Amino acid sequence: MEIDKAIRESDDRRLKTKYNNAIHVIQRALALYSIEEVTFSFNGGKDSTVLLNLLRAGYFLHKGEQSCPNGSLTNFPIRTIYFESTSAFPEINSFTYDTATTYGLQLDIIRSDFKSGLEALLKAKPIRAIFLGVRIGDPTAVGQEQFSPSSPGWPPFMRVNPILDWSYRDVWAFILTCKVQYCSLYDQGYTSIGSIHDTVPNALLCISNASSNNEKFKPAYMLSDGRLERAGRVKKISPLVCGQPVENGMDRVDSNRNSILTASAIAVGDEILFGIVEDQLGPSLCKKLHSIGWAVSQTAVVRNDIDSVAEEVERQKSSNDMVFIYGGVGPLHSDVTSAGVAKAFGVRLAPDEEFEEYLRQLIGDHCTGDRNEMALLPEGITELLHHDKLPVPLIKCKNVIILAATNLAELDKEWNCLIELLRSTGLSLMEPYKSESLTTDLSDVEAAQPLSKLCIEFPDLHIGCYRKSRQGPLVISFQGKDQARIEAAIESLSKKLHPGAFSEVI
Ligand SMILES: Cc1cc2nc3c(=O)[nH]c(=O)nc-3n(C[C@H](O)[C@H](O)[C@H](O)COP(=O)(O)O)c2cc1C
Ligand SMILES: Nc1ncnc2c1ncn2[C@@H]1O[C@H](COP(=O)(O)OP(=O)(O)OP(=O)(O)O)[C@@H](O)[C@H]1O
Ligand SMILES: [Mg+2]
Repeated sequence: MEIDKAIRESDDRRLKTKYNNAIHVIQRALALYSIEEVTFSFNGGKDSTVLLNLLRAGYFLHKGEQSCPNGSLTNFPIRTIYFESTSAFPEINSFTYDTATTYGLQLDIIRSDFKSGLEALLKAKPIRAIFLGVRIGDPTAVGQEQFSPSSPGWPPFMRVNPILDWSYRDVWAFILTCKVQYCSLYDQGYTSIGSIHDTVPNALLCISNASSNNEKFKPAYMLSDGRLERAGRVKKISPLVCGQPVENGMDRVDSNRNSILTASAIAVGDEILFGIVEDQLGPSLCKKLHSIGWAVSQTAVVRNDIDSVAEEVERQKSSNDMVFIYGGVGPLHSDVTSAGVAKAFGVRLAPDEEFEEYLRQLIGDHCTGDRNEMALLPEGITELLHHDKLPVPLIKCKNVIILAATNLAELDKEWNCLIELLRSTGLSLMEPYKSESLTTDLSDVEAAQPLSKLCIEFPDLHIGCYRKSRQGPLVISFQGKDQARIEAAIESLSKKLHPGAFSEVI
């Protein structure tokens, strides 16, 4: 069988893994359901073209060579459905019809919407499972597995997604390796095809031609960065850097310029708890947050353990506008931060094609395509915050930001990028906190009463006291957003006690 042969002869290890996994899913489905009970949802797009050829190979391998003399498969026995729409590209329509002829597909054309079309189909035929070319990263893939029952409200059937974990690169590697025919639109710069109303060629493939007005495009397989597959789809643009608007956190900053926003920081690290290393990022993060006017409600250190991370994140995300978490980020056994964040939000970890592409550009092409080697991030809640100065984007899951920094220099860099990203969205940051400190040789007993009165007089300030040693001077610190109020508080305290009782800490 030509597809199976082409893959076996290829030396692309990753493609072989992806192929074998997809064939396994197809074979399990063909073992579970009879051929009359399955159908293939084909629309002429690249993903469904890949799936068609995988199904041809999978059916061939399932049946064994006896039923397909000469190793060829002329008639494809899996019923195929196509939802034809008046807004489909004519090239898509003709490719779909031509492909049906080439491969002997029994094509059922459905001209109603997906749901009612499927309802009618399931009434008329004994169909129990439908093969789809859905891939993770497709907006509709969230929450889906390779076998996913149809959603509530939809007629009951099993959605079978053999190429769920394939990336854009994998799709083209398969098409080119197996020399499969595909719709001509992909040679004209289209990289993902919806309807004529929402799809244009991908501008990233445009070959600029200054001498004429004729725009030309490179073929879809030339798009080296699979993250940009949908750049040719007309998008509903969110005004924020953060993609989907969230109800809390930095998105609210502007309207809350004078209100208090709180953040917390979680360090993940057994070595901090063992006392082997000292957490330096927490204190630095606190200073940085105060410098943009955020109050820090808590810092915590947790073990490298999914449940410990999840419990802490769950607690802090609901009581803070933003939570910063660092440590435990990467592919090692102890790197559980993403899994903990996913658990705190009740979602699973799923391969993130966009993040994988960043990692690939960073570490090269060495991954074999096994699921566990892919960049796994909390599904459906992750936004990647890109900045040119960062090799990989910052990860934001609702109001939790996962920092990859492992030292102060890296934290400075990530922080500066984060602030720039926020500024570029037109959001101003909060009024920063100002801080003044005094020292006094007064005893605690002498200082206690005037300080209590001062706190009542200046409820808008944070007035704190600490000692560096029992015998040494008492340090009194003032934090607030209004410098004049801090100065008024210092003056008021001086009046309450004899002049010269205090000296300012510079
Ligand atoms: C065969 C088939 C089965 C589908 N099953 C479901 C389903 O179970 N649940 C669901 O929400 N959408 C289902 N859909 C709809 C798709 O998830 C998705 O909404 C559609 O492909 C997006 O097309 P659009 O971009 O034109 O809206 C199904 C679509 C097809 C073709
Ligand atoms: N009109 C349709 N008729 C039949 N199946 C469809 C239709 N639209 C979508 N599907 C199914 O949903 C899958 C996902 O659609 P999607 O648009 O993401 O992929 P594609 O069309 O195959 O490729 P591309 O991403 O390049 O458009 C398809 O592979 C196909 O199985
Ligand atoms: Mg499509």
